[in-house]
Amino acid sequence: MSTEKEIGVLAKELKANLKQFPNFPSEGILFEDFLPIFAKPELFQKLVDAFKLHVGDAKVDYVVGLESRGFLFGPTLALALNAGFVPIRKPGKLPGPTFQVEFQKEYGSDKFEIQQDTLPAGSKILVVDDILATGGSAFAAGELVKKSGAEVVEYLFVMELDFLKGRDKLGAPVFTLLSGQDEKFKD
Ligand SMILES: O=P(O)(O)OC[C@H]1O[C@H](OP(=O)(O)OP(=O)(O)O)[C@H](O)[C@@H]1O
Ligand SMILES: Nc1ncnc2[nH]cnc12
Ligand SMILES: [Mg+2]
Repeated sequence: MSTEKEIGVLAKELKANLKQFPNFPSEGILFEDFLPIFAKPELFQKLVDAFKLHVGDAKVDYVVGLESRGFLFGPTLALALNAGFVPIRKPGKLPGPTFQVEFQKEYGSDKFEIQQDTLPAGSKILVVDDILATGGSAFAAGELVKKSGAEVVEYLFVMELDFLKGRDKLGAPVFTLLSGQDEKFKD
């Protein structure tokens, strides 16, 4: 079986385990909940296996995960890839000197921080998160990686809200494991 087919088989099973919540956290949002994947070890393993298959032999020094939901699988994927894990957190959570970037999201604005001197200059980074919506969070993460002097080789997401065209904001390749919402939710 080709790698793409193998990933496709894993993705189909994972997709069947997502849950949708209309109008959460606010009116007009169809919330995609991927937490059921983590409740079953065999599904969590498949999630990590699928991303690992996609990454293949690419050189990766660090997986950078976005608080909060990028923390649910980022460290596990990093370990599977024999890479380090570095968190990007909401403001005021990380000790020592940090870089900070403000950004807009699908529902509101926010800030992200990374600790300075954690990503060596020139290191190869995978940025991971659960969902690519407007791309505001991922774009900010890319800016923080850049400020650190490192390089985003790829952005990895579990799902994408295609209609928001977040991937157009990002200056590196984007991989989404599961197909997402291709049009805006209407009741
Ligand atoms: O592409 P964007 O428009 O930036 O939106 C995507 C982000 O929004 C959600 O995070 P959120 O900060 O809402 O919550 P979390 O702390 O549960 O991850 C989601 O987990 C992504 O990180
Ligand atoms: N529709 C959505 N579902 C889950 N998480 C999200 N983050 C931003 N938009 C989202
Ligand atoms: Mg998030």
